[in-house]
Amino acid sequence: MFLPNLQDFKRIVIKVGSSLLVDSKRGAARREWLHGLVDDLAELHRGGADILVVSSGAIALGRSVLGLPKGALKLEDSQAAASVGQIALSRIWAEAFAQRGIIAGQILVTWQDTEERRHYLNARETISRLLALRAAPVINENDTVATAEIRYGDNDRLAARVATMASADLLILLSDITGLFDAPPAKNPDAKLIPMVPRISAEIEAMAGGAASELSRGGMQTKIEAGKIATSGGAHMVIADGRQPNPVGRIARGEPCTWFLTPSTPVTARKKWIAGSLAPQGVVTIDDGAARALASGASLLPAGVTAVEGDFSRGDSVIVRDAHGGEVGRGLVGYDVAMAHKVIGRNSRHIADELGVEGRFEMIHRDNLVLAGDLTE
Ligand SMILES: Nc1ncnc2c1ncn2[C@@H]1O[C@H](COP(=O)(O)OP(=O)(O)O)[C@@H](O)[C@H]1O
Ligand SMILES: N[C@@H](CCC(=O)OP(=O)(O)O)C(=O)O
Repeated sequence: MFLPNLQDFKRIVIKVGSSLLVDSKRGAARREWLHGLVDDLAELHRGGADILVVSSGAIALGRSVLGLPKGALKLEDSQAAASVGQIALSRIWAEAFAQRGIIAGQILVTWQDTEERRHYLNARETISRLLALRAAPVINENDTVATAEIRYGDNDRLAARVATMASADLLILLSDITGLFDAPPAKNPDAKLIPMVPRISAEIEAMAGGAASELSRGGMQTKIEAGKIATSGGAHMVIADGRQPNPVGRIARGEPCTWFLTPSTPVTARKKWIAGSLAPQGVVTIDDGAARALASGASLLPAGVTAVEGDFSRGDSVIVRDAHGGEVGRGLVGYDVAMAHKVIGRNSRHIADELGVEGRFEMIHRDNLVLAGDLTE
């Protein structure tokens, strides 16, 4: 049986579905259960792993507080419910983590924050800073401002995007079901659990149905979509039954669940994405000192840049060339072209004085840079 050691993962995203967090009869959060889960997460955190939670439940909690009717909600009602429910949700998580000595930080994201590159860089940097400070980000979709056309709606795909954005190596989807069955189990009592999916094929996709619980959004279909995003981004994914106490401990002990395997690692997947999937929008030329610094693993600072060309925005992909025109690598640029022209050749102190702010001044952060030859090593 495939049983990876959870202690081997360095950065883990745990998605908690609405149907788990909220007791549909009472319309209230299952606090005791959540504390058991946070015990598991605190243990992984003590072992050195970074922990990120993607928590659903704002709408389900808020709708009962506001006394909204059962069934599908109008957009403005779900926005109002999310607004009320999110306050309670973040408080429950923050308290549970604090009792175990971990600081939680709330991040509410919209679809644009994960899909548009300029926003993506901001969200990624905030997550990375929180993790460096050993805090646990608790993330949800910002449903109060998300509109019907451009939103995730379900949190499975959001959690997968968070996992790739944060370069996580494991995504755990806790749900109200043991894992993926070969047919929707609500209608097929003989359906069998699939313990491992080495690759998401059309046959696997055809097994997934929608949600059976009225609190949930995606069902198994969005979990399979999440699996595609996570595994192509270098993270393994596991769908497991969260209904029992200490659900992550149960995965570690090898209780039945479904593993989706990635052929890659987060670093390789990200490098491929930067180097291969994005069309470069400009060229950044650097001096010899900067070329040496990049080769030894540093970020590219504006001081080592001699020229910029093209019409790029912050977050776009650019080609980095040395003084002789050779391609050094590619990366996601930290400035719009107009600002890049102003800061090139300057050291960070000058930039801070000129802009009047302390902050992130890299032209290209090393996490967003792929050197020529990196992918063939
Ligand atoms: N092939 C399948 N295997 C397992 N569950 C399935 C399948 N097809 C549909 N489902 C449904 O998906 C549900 C889990 O998704 P969902 O209700 O969205 O939960 P969550 O709120 O945890 O995201 C299960 O309870 C089940 O009814
Ligand atoms: N962002 C929404 C979550 C939507 C939702 O229920 O998603 P899911 O748990 O994937 O079925 C909320 O907090 O209510």
